This record gives sequence, structure tokens and C-alpha cells, in this order.
Amino acid sequence: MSALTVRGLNVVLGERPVLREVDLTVAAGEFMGLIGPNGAGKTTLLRTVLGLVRPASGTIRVEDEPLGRVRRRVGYVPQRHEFAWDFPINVADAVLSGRVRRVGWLRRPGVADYRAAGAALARVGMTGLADRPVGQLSGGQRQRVLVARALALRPSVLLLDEPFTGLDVPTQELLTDLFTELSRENKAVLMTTHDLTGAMHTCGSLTLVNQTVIATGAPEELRDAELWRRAFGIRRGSPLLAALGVA
Ligand SMILES: Nc1ncnc2c1ncn2[C@@H]1O[C@H](COP(=O)(O)OP(=O)(O)OP(=O)(O)O)[C@@H](O)[C@H]1O
Repeated sequence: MSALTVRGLNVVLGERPVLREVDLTVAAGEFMGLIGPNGAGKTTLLRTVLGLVRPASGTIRVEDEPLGRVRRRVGYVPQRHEFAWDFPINVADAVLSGRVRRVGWLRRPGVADYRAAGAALARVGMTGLADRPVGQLSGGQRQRVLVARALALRPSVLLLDEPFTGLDVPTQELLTDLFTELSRENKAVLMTTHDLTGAMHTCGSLTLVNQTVIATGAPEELRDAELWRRAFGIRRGSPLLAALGVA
């Protein structure tokens, strides 16, 4: 089943067209990398799927329902610098705050909320740090808190915005394994990343985007150097193409 369907999406920010006629489908169980150069509109696409940016036109459906009704089925891991790490809150409460959309601002969290937050924390291996103020965490620990916060909502679609930036290799591998496992549990995972070779190896599918979708498919279907040149504007003979195995 298609977990996320985007059709004919156009987004204008200020006066500037940022996304043009974007079509994208992510199936339940799919781990898709969303790849494109700086300014390609990747974050804007994720934020539009979340309902944080209003599109000029186009439709977004989650599990075949209009986004408005099912927004809580979409979990979001923002870029790390977007979270207020100086806020005086501990790890457990930061993860619990991921339930807000489900709890609602006016209701106190209940047993189910604490359970979901605890399970999410365990999933990222952070139970032992539940009482630690978030401001005292390392970059890798912060990233894991953000993932747990998104998982606390028990989403069917998980949007990840550059989750590997600034992380060491073991933490990147731990998170990659987790995202792969989540997709095997039938979640649709859509991840932006600048780690192109990593995405080639770990994502089940890739979408190359630069304002509009240049190509989408399994990594082995995207071995045409021309597609990568069009998406990134990189020169013929660039070592990147060789590293990607598409030269
Ligand atoms: N609030 C805004 N108002 C006007 N333009 C914006 C706004 N936010 C983003 N943009 C522009 O939209 C374009 C797409 O930005 P976006 O952050 O979505 O790209 P990205 O692919 O995520 O880039 P990066 O890889 O650098 O994170 C950029 O040209 C950016 O300057």
C-alpha cells in the first residue's frame, strides 16, 4: 500500500517557486532516500508533507486519506539544530513531547503516552539517560532523542531530515540499522541526506530532486551519470560519479 502519495505539488516561498510539480510515492515498508543539492527543496518537501508549509497546489495523502485528517500518522525528525536544546527539559520529557499531537495541548499525558515514550526511548538505546537534561547530551545522543521523539507518536510515515550530519560512523550505522528495521516493520521511511554513497548502499529506493523530481527508483536503476549531473549540476568526470559507481 502507498503510505505517502504526493501529486502535482507546487510550493512558492516568498515570491520564489521552490517545488514544481513534485510527484512522489513512498510505500509502506519502503526506505527511501531523498537526494539533491543544497537548496533543492528537500526540507521544504518534508515540511509541506507535515502541513507546516502550505502548497500553492497539489495533493498529499497519507494511507490514502487527505493529510488534514491523518497528520498524526506522520513522524518527523527535524535537523538537529532546529530543536531548542537549551530548554530546561530532560530526555524522557523531550521524547514525551513527541506525543503532543496525540495527547493534545489541553490533556495531561496518560499511561499509554508514557508507555509509548518509554518504548521509543528503549528503541534508540537511551533508557539509561532518561533523566539527563537534553542540554547535556552529545550530538549523537541528541539525534537519538529526536528519533525517539518521532517514534513516540507510533507513526506510519517517518520523515528524517539529514539525520547523519555531524555523527560518527558507529552512530550513523546504528541509526541506519534502526531505520532499516523500521521500514521492515512496514513503516514508510523518507530520509534526506547528503551522504550519497551511504544512501546508495542502504536505501531501498532513491528520489533525486532539484525543485522537481529528476528520477526515482532502486539504486541500481539510477546508474545513469546524466541523472546525477542533472540533479547536482556536477561536472563530467567528477570523482563523485565514480564513487557512486555511475561514471
Ligand atoms: N521561508 C522561506 N522563504 C523564502 N525562501 C525559502 C524559505 N525557506 C527556504 N527557502 C528557499 O527554498 C529553497 C529550498 O530550501 P530547502 O531548505 O527546502 O532546501 P534543501 O534541499 O533542504 O537544502 P539543504 O540541502 O541545503 O538543506 C532554497 O532556495 C531556500 O533559500
